[in-house]
Amino acid sequence: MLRFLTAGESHGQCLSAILEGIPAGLKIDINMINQKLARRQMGYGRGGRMKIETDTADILSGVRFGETMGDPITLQIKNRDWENWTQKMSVSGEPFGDKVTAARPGHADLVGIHKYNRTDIRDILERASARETASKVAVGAVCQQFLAELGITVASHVVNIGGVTVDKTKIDYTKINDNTSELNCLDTAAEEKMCEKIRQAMADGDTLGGAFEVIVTGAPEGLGSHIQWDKRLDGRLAQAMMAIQAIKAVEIGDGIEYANNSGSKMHDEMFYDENKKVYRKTNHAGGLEGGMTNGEPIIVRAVMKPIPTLMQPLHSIDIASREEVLACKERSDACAVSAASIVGAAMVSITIANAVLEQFAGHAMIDIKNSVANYKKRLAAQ
Ligand SMILES: Cc1cc2nc3c(=O)[nH]c(=O)nc-3n(C[C@H](O)[C@H](O)[C@H](O)COP(=O)(O)O)c2cc1C
Ligand SMILES: C=C(O[C@@H]1CC(C(=O)O)=C[C@@H](OP(=O)(O)O)[C@H]1O)C(=O)O
Repeated sequence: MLRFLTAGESHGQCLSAILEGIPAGLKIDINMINQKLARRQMGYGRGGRMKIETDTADILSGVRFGETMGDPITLQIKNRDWENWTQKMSVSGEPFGDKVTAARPGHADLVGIHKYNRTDIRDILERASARETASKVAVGAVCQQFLAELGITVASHVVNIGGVTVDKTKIDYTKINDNTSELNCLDTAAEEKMCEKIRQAMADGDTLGGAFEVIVTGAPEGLGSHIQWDKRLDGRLAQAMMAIQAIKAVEIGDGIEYANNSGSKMHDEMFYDENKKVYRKTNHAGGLEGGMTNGEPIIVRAVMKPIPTLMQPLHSIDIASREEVLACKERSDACAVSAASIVGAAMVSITIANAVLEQFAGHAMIDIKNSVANYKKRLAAQ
C-alpha cells in the first residue's frame, strides 16, 4: 500500500512530504521531479509569488545512489519567500504584524478560524493555501516514475478556462506528454483566447476557473474492484481529484454527458479482432467499468472554481470588529487552471500507483514487474 502525508505552511520554511510504499530498486530521476515542479509554476494568470519561487525538491531519505531502498521517501521543497516572512511566521517569537481579519468568500478563512478557534486568518490561510500542491506534485512525480517502469503513462491538459473550451477535433493527443505551452493546452487557437480571457479578468480585478483532463495509458485491465465501495477505482480517483484545492467537480469518461443520452449511444460496444482479442471502438467509459480499469485509456476530468482572492474584493465581514467590509486582497493568482492540471496528473499518478501496488504487492521492483507480466500473460490466454 502507498501512503503519503504533506506538511508545511505557504510562507513557512519549507514544504515536506513523506511517501511510503514505493518498492526498492526504482531509479529516481530528480530532474524529472524538478521539471514537474517547474511546470506547476507556469501559466499565464499566476501571481507575483511565482516570480519569487523556483521550486526544486531535495530528497532527504529513502533513496541511495539514485535508487529507492523501500524506505519512506522524504521530499522537501524550500520556500524562497520565507526570508521575507521570518518574523510573521516565526515558530517561537512574539506575535508580529497585523492580523488578517477580513475573510475571503470561497477561501477557508471564516470557517477555519471558527473551527480552530483562531483570531488571525493567517493561521488558516497558510495551510489552506495551494502552495501545498507543490508537495503533491513532487510525490506524484515519484509515482509517475514508478508507473513508467511498468509502461503506464499519466499526462494532463487544460480543456476550459472561463468558458473558453478546446476544440477536441483539433487536438493531437500524441503531444500530451511533452506539451510545453504556456497554459498546458493542446489547442493553440483556444489557448490564445484563454489568455485573452485571463487578461480581461485581471484588468477587471476578477478571477477565473476552468477544467482539465488527465489521461492514463498502459494501465492493465482490472485495477480497482467492484466488490466494495472503497475499492472502486473511479471513486478513489474522484476523491484524489476533489482533494485538490478549488476542484469542485470530477468526471470519469463522458461524465455529465451520461445524463443527456441513452444507453445505446453511451456504452462502449465490444468486438473481437482476428486474433480473438476483445476491442472497443469507443471509450465513453473513460477506461473504467465496475470500478475497475478495462484496458482502455483512463480519462478523468476536473473542474476548478475561480480563485477566491479578488483584486476587486467581494462583500464580507471582519472577524474582529464584526463589521461588514470588503474581503482582504492578498497577493494572488488570477487563474491557476494550468497549475492545477499538473497537480491533477500527480494525484492520478499516486492513485494509480497505489492500485497497482495493491494488486501486485511486493517490496522489490523486480517482483512487481514479474507479477504484472504473469498477470498479463494470464489475461492474454483467457
Ligand atoms: C494551483 C492553485 C493555485 C491557487 N492559487 C490561489 C491564489 O493565488 N489565491 C487564492 O485565493 N486561491 C488560490 N487557489 C485556490 C484556493 O487554494 C482554494 O480555493 C482554497 O484553499 C479553498 O479551498 P476550496 O476551494 O477547495 O474550498 C489556488 C488553487 C490551486 C489548485
Ligand atoms: C504559492 C503558491 O500558490 C499560492 C496559493 C494561494 C492560495 O490561497 O491557495 C495563494 C497565493 O499565495 P501568496 O499569497 O504567497 O501569493 C498563491 O501564490 C504556489 O502555487 O506555489
